[in-house]
Amino acid sequence: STAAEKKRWTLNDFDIGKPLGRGKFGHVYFSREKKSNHIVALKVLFKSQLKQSQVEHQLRREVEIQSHLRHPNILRLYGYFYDQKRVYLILEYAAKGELYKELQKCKYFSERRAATYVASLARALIYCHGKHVIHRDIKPENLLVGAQGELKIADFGWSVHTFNRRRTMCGTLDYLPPEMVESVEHDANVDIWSLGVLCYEFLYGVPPFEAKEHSDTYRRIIQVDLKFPPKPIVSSAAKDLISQMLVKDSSQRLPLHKLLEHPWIVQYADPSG
Ligand SMILES: O=C(O)Cn1ncc2ncnc(NCCc3cnc(NC(=O)Nc4cccc(Cl)c4)s3)c21
Repeated sequence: STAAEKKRWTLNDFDIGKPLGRGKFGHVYFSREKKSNHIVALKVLFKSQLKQSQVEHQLRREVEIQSHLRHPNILRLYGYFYDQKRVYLILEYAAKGELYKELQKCKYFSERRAATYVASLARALIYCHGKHVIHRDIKPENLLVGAQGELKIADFGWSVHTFNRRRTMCGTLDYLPPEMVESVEHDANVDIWSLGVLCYEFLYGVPPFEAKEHSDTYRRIIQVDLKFPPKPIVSSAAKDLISQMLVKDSSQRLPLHKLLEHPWIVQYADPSG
């Protein structure tokens, strides 16, 4: 690990700039480390809220997991520090912000853009799974965009080392695969399901199992009630890929390395990523 991990940081080491966003547990600020002039995003979390929501162990696990991850499509967590009331996460700054805002703005993405994002995410997940880390919370809200338009997976607050698989329910319903909705044992294949849900949402602008009531979303997920709307027009190659990822039996889902060889990815994804 680099010097950044070892140093004892304090708030005085940073110039704090504009707020970038408001999360449930606190705000994120555009910031600059004074000595190096390095731009970072500083996430400020209130200890009181962490304690109240009993997520301290999750936060510790995230910092531990993230300190070992180095990948162009994974947002870096350089380090953390705390004071009396707050915990501060020192994060890589993603200059183009949150992907879901971009998705809301243009409703849905072109096949080229969707395939390029899906390929980047698959490479990042292959890297994570290679280190026995599953993210478990892949959704547009946890995806950020770097200065060159590259995708960054953020917020490993729900990730785990697969040695100690958890049964805790986590994240929004839309992205949960059947085995997590039925809260049975789950493995790295949960991220393949979520990537399939994400690919569908990139192309259609809505997640595949969306429903008014939670109970309806549950049922649609467990039954894999997958339908492709007539509009927008989407290639059959894309539908084929999504259908191979949204499979109830997690062992039958298309493995991530096979995804990178799928005709839709080969045809549409930008090799630059
Ligand atoms: O600020 C925005 O809304 C958008 N934005 N725009 C640009 C930008 N550049 C970098 N980061 C941003 N946001 C922070 C992304 C995160 C990364 N890692 C996290 N981890 C976490 O929150 N963990 C955590 C919290 C509370 C409890 C527990 Cl258990 C775990 S949040 C940015």
